[in-house]
Amino acid sequence: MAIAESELIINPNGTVYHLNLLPEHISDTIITVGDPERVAKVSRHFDEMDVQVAKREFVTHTGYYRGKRLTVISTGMGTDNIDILMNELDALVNIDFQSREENEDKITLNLVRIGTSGSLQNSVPLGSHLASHTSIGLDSLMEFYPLAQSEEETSIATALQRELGLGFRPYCVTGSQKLIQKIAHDMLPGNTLTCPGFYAPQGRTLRGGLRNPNLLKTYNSFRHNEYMLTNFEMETAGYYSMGRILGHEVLSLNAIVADRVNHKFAENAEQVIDDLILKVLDRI
Ligand SMILES: O=P(O)(O)O[C@H]1O[C@H](CO)[C@@H](O)[C@H]1O
Ligand SMILES: O=c1cc[nH]c(=O)[nH]1
Repeated sequence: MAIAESELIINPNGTVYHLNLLPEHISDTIITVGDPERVAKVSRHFDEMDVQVAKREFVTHTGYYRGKRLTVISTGMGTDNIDILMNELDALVNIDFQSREENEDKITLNLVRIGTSGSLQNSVPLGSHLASHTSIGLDSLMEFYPLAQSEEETSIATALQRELGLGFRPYCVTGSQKLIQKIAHDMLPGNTLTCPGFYAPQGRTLRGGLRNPNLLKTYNSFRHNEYMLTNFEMETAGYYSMGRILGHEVLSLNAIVADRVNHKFAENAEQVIDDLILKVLDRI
């Protein structure tokens, strides 16, 4: 059945609503970053560039790196933007924009996020590169999607709900094993908490206060069998859950720039990110 024009919104020039892209504008191998200015920090290594598009926080560059066609795209901050990004990227490859019907043969995208993140454990030092093997979302995005979770994932999420005294159950999802093996085999393995904010949800207070003054301590000490939280940021669980729902491979990589146990921020944050960008480009 054709998808209505109010659901899949196509701009007058044929591009998808927010990303402002045509299907031929993207590769099926995509690097994503939060900061729009980080896009050029990836694409400056390309040998050739054939697409440069910007709308709102979504800046897209597509080109060639050592003969491989790659797309790099920024998302801004938060899982609400990941809802838009993943749906519109999926539409570009799996929906026919003329008939507005799903394509019979589906394309699986390979997505690698290069983000910044704060450490929750002494075992995750400033400057490290951490691969999210799983992610737990404290945001409400998955209250609205039929996300399938394993018994183990549900049991971890239920334990964290109890520990934090939340009125809803967080969601827990794993990343792509295939991409972990290809790109992150030598990076620190971690379990990344995705928070619906940078300040109070990450236990930071400037003048707004905290409803739970023990939040950071609870994140640090949470255990469920062998499972512990290693770091936090604001998007990974959105990626992993939308990837599972839509059938795409997703890996989130974290440049650790803040140490919340010892209250430090990396002096060389840009270098840590640049090193991670080069590692990903070489392996993707
Ligand atoms: O560096 P990026 O990719 O933006 O990621 C992290 O940094 C932002 C907060 O400073 C949030 O988006 C968080 O997830
Ligand atoms: O502490 C941090 C650092 C980067 N990004 C976050 O979301 N939190």
